[in-house]
Amino acid sequence: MENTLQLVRNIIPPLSSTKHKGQDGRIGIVGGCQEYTGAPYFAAISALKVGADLSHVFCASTAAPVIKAYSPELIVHPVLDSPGAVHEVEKWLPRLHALVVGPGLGRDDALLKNVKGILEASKARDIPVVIDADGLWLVAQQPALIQGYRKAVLTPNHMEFSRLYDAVLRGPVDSDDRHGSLLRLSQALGNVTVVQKGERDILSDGQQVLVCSQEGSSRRCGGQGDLLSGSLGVLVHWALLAGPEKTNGSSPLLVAAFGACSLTRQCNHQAFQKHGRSTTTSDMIAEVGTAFSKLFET
Ligand SMILES: NC(=O)C1=CN([C@@H]2O[C@H](COP(=O)(O)OP(=O)(O)OC[C@H]3O[C@@H](n4cnc5c(N)ncnc54)[C@H](O)[C@@H]3O)[C@@H](O)[C@H]2O)[C@@H](O)CC1
Ligand SMILES: Nc1ncnc2c1ncn2[C@@H]1O[C@H](COP(=O)(O)OP(=O)(O)OP(=O)(O)O)[C@@H](O)[C@H]1O
Ligand SMILES: [Mg+2]
Repeated sequence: MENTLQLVRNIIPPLSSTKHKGQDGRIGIVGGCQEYTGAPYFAAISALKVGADLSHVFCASTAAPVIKAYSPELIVHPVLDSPGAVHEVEKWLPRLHALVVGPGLGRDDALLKNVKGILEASKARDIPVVIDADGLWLVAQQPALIQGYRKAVLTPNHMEFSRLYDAVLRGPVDSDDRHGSLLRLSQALGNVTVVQKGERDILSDGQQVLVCSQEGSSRRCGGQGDLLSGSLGVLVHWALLAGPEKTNGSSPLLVAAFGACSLTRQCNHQAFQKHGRSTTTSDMIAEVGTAFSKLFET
């Protein structure tokens, strides 16, 4: 654990007075619909709290005013349900370092069709993508969308992992062999990085398997996965910028994922110390700064 945490420390860019706004990360979140406005907010604000300079949310039009009202820090584009959605997002892609696709996206067919186009446009530009929540629902329907794309990281929870595994490997997960199941899924997807969240998070790029058992808590409020995927958007950008020489031969994406898992669990731990059973994801987000310092700036 400690060795991998050191690799995470190696990819974190130094704060410097000579940098301009945007250099430490411009992250896009694709998600947010009529039902779910919290999830894209959690992901986008977490990206900022970890250290990105700008956080954009591309969401359905009904979700936009709600998300804007949560926070003046976010740039919110009400485009996902418009006929020109792909073009509208594509215009921004040259200015984005990473996309997080799925938090609060929902499963509406028209929206998912647009997101498919956005994913294809992102791949064409070689932009790293973190795929979470309903983005994983889309990938389970059409695994070819990310097949072999080495700049993708998937962050399934228990259910999302089973669904994906079943879709790709055409059989149920062997629950007695989590490592083997994870390796098989990553390999079948062409070595796409997969983070299986749970009591312990297990992560693989189809070659190496890492386990993150950073102490969290027994509190499982909704939104913790959104904190993870938003943080990971920034860390993926930083890791790719740093390159494999800073990660000692390990995959930069795997190191980034380990960082995001450790951070999320540490936030959960700290928030639980203060709030116990009443802990919510907002309480965890308030801990990002101190959790980050404790883990990565020691
Ligand atoms: N405030 C918000 O707006 C939130 C919105 N959310 C959104 O809600 C949508 C659906 O997400 P879900 O995560 O519910 O996805 P699913 O609809 O696939 O459901 C996952 C299910 O798996 C179950 N599960 C999780 N871990 C498990 C485990 N270890 N063992 C057994 N069952 C387990 C959960 O209880 C849940 O019922 C997504 O768009 C997501 O982003 C969530 O992110 C939560 C917060
Ligand atoms: N049993 C557990 N013990 C400790 N930590 C856990 C446990 N289950 C999940 N976590 C942690 O909680 C975080 C989110 O994982 P979870 O499985 O809740 O995601 P999710 O279902 O996608 O969340 P969300 O509600 O945001 O969609 C991860 O960092 C994971 O390590
Ligand atoms: Mg989730």
